[in-house]
Amino acid sequence: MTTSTRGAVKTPAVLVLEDGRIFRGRAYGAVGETFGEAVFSTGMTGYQETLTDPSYHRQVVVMTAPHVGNTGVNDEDPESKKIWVSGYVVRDPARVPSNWRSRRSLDEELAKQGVVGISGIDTRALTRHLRERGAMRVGIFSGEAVREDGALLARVQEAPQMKGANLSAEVATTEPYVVPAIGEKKFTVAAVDLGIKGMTPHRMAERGIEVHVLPATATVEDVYAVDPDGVFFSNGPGDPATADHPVSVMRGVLERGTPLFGICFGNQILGRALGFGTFKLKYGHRGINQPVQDRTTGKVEVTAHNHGFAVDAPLDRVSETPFGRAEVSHVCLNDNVVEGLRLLDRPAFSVQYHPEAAAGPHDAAYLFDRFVSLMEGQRA
Ligand SMILES: NC(=O)CC[C@H](N)C(=O)O
Repeated sequence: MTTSTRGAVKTPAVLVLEDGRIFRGRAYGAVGETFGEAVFSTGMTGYQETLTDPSYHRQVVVMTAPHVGNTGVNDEDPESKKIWVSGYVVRDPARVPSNWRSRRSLDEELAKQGVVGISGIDTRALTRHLRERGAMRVGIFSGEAVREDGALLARVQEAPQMKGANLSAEVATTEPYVVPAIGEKKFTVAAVDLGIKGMTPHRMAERGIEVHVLPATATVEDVYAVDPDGVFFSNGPGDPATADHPVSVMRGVLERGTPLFGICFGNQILGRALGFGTFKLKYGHRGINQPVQDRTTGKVEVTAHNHGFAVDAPLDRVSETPFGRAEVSHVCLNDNVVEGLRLLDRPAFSVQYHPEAAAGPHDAAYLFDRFVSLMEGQRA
């Protein structure tokens, strides 16, 4: 991820996919070179939240929305302290950002944070390619880096794969911290940070929860040292098949029967803790308008997604697990991918998508209320 100065408008850039397909455009953000897994996001809005979601670590995000950066960059919307995407691909960047909250342009912000991007390429063609061939490794090269043209493909093919990547420790907090309850404090939650987004503890704080955010390396003892009413496992980057430590911590929580909630990576960890497998999706779900059905109520909600892996659990029956009966509670109506799990004999559930909705619709906010109900139920 080398960087130099801000990309001048006409600096040439090239995007090289691991299967040899090439797109030529202009530097956007920092000039230099970068590698990652090429994935596409269909969100029309919310680019700041996307860029700062730690789950995008080591991914090069292609925006299907043709105009990006129109509302500039503000100081309120980031979901973490920095931009995590390893590269950014847009069709047509805003020439003049305009919004009352905007402090600077997206181009400037990407450059300031050393994020190499490319603009002026046919993002529809690139998205169709990824949809047909699957997510794959990619490199973006601009400025001096373009010159070694012939050698670029080999370098992309040497970059690390997302499958098998263990990344939570690279993005999670190293020190515990507390997000105080807003208003009266009703509950304490231990939240294991595997790459948490800022909105998640905020959604809990709004419901009177004091959230103790713990590093990804937290042990069962660390979790119980905060005397939690509930335990939460966050979203995060990488392959859930590598997340052995959080899986064992979650098993410790399930054994004790403490109310448990997981989001995204947290759902995959619950899947594994119950004995289900996980697998890599062809191109994943990323965007803010994915239809999901809550099978307990039959209702369909429009939801925010960012996942490249999924849980392999049966949709048509209740499963017997070491922690009692479990079922698939939510399913994606586009492709029948498992989007949620629920235990029937213990107070534990999780979803594969993003009820904290940053960015995205608020249809799934009720899941935070379900977590609160589980904690209330445990007290009664
Ligand atoms: N947002 C997330 O938590 C993503 C989980 C996991 N890294 C995946 O891609 O499926």
